[in-house]
Amino acid sequence: MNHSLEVDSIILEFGTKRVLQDIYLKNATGEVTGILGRNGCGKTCLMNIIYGELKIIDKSVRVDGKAIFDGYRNPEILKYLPQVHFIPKSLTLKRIFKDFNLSFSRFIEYFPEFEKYHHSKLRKLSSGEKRIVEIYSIVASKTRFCMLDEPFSQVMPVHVESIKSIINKEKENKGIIITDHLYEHIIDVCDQVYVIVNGKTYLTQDKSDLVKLGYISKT
Ligand SMILES: Nc1ncnc2c1ncn2[C@@H]1O[C@H](COP(=O)(O)OP(=O)(O)OP(=O)(O)O)[C@@H](O)[C@H]1O
Repeated sequence: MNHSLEVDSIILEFGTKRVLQDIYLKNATGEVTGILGRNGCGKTCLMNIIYGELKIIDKSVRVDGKAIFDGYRNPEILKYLPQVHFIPKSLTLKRIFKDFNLSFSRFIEYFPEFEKYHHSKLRKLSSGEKRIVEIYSIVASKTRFCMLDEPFSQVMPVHVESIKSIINKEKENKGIIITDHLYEHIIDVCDQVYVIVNGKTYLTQDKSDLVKLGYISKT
């Protein structure tokens, strides 16, 4: 079954500083939606607002037209990969895959070098390796939508390509919202890309819009 996620009517202020004010974002099953924007423009805040962890008065987040307020309480609807590590390091990979109801052997098809870690605790892995386990646990587990905050940045190029393959496969069953400053990969993997400038979202048509909107200097 196909689902849609729509976000608008958001006003985010910190003191006298207005960060977000004219946001519109749409995502649906089968689509990858990218959010780009300069450092500090509000991409992470927007994801936290959609997830419901950053509480604000003015917001409208709708799944299939119905408002959701606390996405984080509904993992069957929405999952979120934050920028920081979030899985307890004391857990083994075996336990993590069990908890997320994921097949370790499918994971190994993408990342064969992780086979040796099946019974290891997460703390034994490098930071980038931990990140791969966390990315996979969010993108591949069952949910209608997932949001990924900088999944490519800490990961080596070969693994970035594997993550993009996983995203392309997983979008068959869910909608995916993603942000990362490795924008070429975002353009490559996304069906539509929004840029946030001065608190407003702009839906882009091609790379030249990223120049016009001041995110990159040349195409
Ligand atoms: N708790 C807070 N208190 C005050 N200001 C905050 C708080 N959280 C975020 N901000 C400000 O809100 C703005 C948006 O931050 P956010 O982290 O969403 O940016 P971003 O687009 O994700 O940036 P980057 O690309 O650097 O990750 C920034 O100016 C930041 O300083």
